[in-house]
Amino acid sequence: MHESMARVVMASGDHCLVADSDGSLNRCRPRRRRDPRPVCGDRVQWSADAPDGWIDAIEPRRNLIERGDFRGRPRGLAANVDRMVLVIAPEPAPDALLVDRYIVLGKALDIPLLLWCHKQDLASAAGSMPMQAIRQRCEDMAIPIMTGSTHDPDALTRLEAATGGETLILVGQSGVGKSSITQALVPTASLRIGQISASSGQGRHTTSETTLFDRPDGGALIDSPGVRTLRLDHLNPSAVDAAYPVIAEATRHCRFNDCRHGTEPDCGIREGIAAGCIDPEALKRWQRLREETAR
Ligand SMILES: Nc1nc2c(ncn2[C@@H]2O[C@H](COP(=O)(O)OP(=O)(O)OP(=O)(O)O)[C@@H](O)[C@H]2O)c(=O)[nH]1
Ligand SMILES: [Zn+2]
Repeated sequence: MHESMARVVMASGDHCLVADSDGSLNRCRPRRRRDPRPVCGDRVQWSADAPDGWIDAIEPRRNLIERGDFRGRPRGLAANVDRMVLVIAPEPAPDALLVDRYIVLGKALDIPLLLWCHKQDLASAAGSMPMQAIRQRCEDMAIPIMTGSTHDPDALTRLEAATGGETLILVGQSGVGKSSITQALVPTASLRIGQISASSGQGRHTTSETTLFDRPDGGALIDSPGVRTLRLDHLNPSAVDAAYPVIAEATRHCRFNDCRHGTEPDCGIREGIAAGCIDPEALKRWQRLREETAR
């Protein structure tokens, strides 16, 4: 039996598509029912068979991005990612909590983030309060920020240069422009989507799955569908704290270890709010994510 190495370009339910070194696609399934499910970006050993090939082994992952579904159960999204590109745009208006969820996820997995502010042609809206607040949030976290649009080739070239050779994952709300960015950075993306749909036998449905494309510069780009829920129940509260350093530090100044930051005396959080160094909206998001991860 011939066994070879390949990269998973799409995983869906019971099957996945792997790309050989020459780019050809093969539909495969895990060999045994209880085998771990491959995810987009995995490197695997597989053997050809009909109608589907078999995944024999998944190479050790450098990282695994999981997101919690609506019940909080973690679902593998992508593996072996070098950078998470968080895409926001004036439209649809950014969701600060969702942005924070991605920041927590990136920090927890130690995957560098980049904030890409898209649709700059809608310029007047680009300076809107929600956009500004998120830019500030990322600046405070030392997350690099870049701006651009699908109609600005120079900006896209800058993104390409800043991330050369890396495996990127584009994440963000539905409609912010992730697929448009993919088309711009990977000129063969449409062709590839056609091949993927044909090979998976799922027709158009496939385009709604997380998909990996090879970039012309040797890196790769993973386009993930926009999500409404990105629960973080599978992470620890300390992962949340890492994304809110000022708030986490302030809690160390509370007199009581179990301070609820309400009416307790000597509360570091209330002092931080009074001093203007804690944003009450950010505090609400921190509390919400702490609760989610504390269960
Ligand atoms: N004004 C403007 N519109 C853009 C730009 N880039 C993309 N769009 C439009 O935004 C809409 C959504 O773009 P997509 O690329 O499909 O967004 P997406 O993030 O992939 O959305 P999902 O696949 O649902 O997650 C489309 O109508 C695009 O034409 C841009 O730079 N400027
Ligand atoms: Zn307190």
